[in-house]
Amino acid sequence: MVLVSGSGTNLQALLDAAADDAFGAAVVAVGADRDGIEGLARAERAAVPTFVVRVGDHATRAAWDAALAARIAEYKPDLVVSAGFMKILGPSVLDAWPVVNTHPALLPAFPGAHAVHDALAYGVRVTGCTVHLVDAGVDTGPVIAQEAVAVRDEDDEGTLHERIKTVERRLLVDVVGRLAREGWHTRGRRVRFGRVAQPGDTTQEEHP
Ligand SMILES: Nc1nc2c(c(=O)[nH]1)N[C@@H](CN(C=O)c1ccc(C(=O)N[C@@H](CCC(=O)O)C(=O)O)cc1)CN2
Ligand SMILES: NCC(=O)N[C@@H]1O[C@H](COP(=O)([O-])[O-])[C@@H](O)[C@H]1O
Repeated sequence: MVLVSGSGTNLQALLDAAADDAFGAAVVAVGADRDGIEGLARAERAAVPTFVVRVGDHATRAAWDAALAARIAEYKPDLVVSAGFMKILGPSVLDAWPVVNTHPALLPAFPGAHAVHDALAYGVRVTGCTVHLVDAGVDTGPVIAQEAVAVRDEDDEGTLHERIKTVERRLLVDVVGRLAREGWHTRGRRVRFGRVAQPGDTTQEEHP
């Protein structure tokens, strides 16, 4: 299950990877918080079921979260991937499934909806992308993988974000494939691939 809000190039990378059975995972559905986005069109071209749950169609954010969870539940996913999904998920979703998110910065630096803009404005020389487990906070969940991307003098938000996306599409595919094939467990804030856990670890089955 992949959640999108925009162009969906990370989704496309997952769709392309899932075409090979050796990847170990399939995209069972694509959900969005808005209509008319390229991410939904990418799913439709791949004959993957889609759905839209708009915040504005619900009286409260909690009601939206519950409605989103109900749609996700129809597809019985093992994992939910937030790939450019621009809404904060609530407990109805987070308490039901493990959620992985890709973020265009090296968390904990530059959390939120405008990470690339904020990194440029700050003047960092290195930024990058982070794939992390999602928790109730905003980009505060345990980090699974990160990769650095150098900032060039001539960069604007668009050029830097495109260069970050090139890295994050590869990172996201690698992480999602390994989670599916190898399983995972956590020790405090540290996420490790593999199902073998030691006393005190939290296995993936114990996660939502
Ligand atoms: N509970 C969580 N939900 C989500 C997380 C998360 O870390 N915890 N990550 C986001 C993706 N994301 C950053 O990677 C992110 C996206 C959007 C926002 C945000 O402030 N959204 C606003 C609305 C913005 C808009 O509609 O343009 C909001 O939800 O009110 C912060 C971080 C996926 N979900
Ligand atoms: N804070 C969330 C956030 O900024 N997410 C970012 O949105 C882009 C979506 O690209 P895509 O739609 O082409 O996959 C990605 O770079 C992702 O990291």
